[in-house]
Amino acid sequence: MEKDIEKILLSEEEISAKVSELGSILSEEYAGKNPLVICVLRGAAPFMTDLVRRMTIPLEMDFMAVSSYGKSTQSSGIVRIMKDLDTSVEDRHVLVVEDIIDSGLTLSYLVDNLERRNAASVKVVTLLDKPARRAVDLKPHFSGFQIPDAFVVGYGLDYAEKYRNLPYIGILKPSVYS
Ligand SMILES: O=P(O)(O)OC[C@H]1O[C@H](OP(=O)(O)OP(=O)(O)O)[C@H](O)[C@@H]1O
Ligand SMILES: Nc1nc2[nH]cnc2c(=O)[nH]1
Repeated sequence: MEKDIEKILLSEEEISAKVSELGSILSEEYAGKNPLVICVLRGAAPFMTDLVRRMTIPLEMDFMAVSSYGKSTQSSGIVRIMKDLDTSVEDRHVLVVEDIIDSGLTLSYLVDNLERRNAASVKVVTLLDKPARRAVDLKPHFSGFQIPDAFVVGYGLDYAEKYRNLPYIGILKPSVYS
C-alpha cells in the first residue's frame, strides 16, 4: 500500500492528538445530554471508535450506511440509505460522525433526514473537511483538519475499498486511480 502514497498528509500522532482534542470539546458540549453518536459507515468507523474513547460522558452509539450513486472519486449527489439506525432519534441529541466532507452532498442529505425524524438537535463532527469542493452550503459544527483538494486515503478512507487500514492519512498517487 505504501508505494501508492504520494505524501503523508496527517501522521498517526497528529490524528491521535486531534481526536483527543475533539473528544474533550464534545464531552463538554454533550455533558448531561446522553447523545446518540452516529457513525456513517464505512469510512468513519476508525474515527468514531477512537473518538468515543476520548469522550468521558455517557453516550450511545448507532450506525448508518449510505451509498452515493456513481461514485469513484466524485459524488453524484444521489444518496440511498443502505442500513438505517436501530435507535429512534426522536428528542435525542444526535452527533453524526464523518471521516470527510467533500461536496457535502452526503451529509446534507443525512442531516435533513435526521431532522425530519424530530431529533432534539443534529450536529456534525468530521475529521477532515475539504471546503474547496463544496457543492452545497454545509459547515460542520466540529472539524479536525481542513485539507487541500486532493484525494486522500487511510484511517478509514478508501479507494476501491483499499487503504482503509493505513494508520495515517495520505494523498494517493494520481497514477493509481487515473
Ligand atoms: O461530501 P461528499 O462528497 O458527499 O463525500 C463524503 C462522503 O464520501 C465518503 O463516503 P463513501 O460514499 O466513499 O463511502 P465509505 O464511507 O463507505 O467509503 C465519506 O465517508 C463521506 O460519507
Ligand atoms: N477516500 C476518499 N473518499 C472521499 N470521499 C470524498 N472525498 C474523498 C477523499 O478525498 N478520499
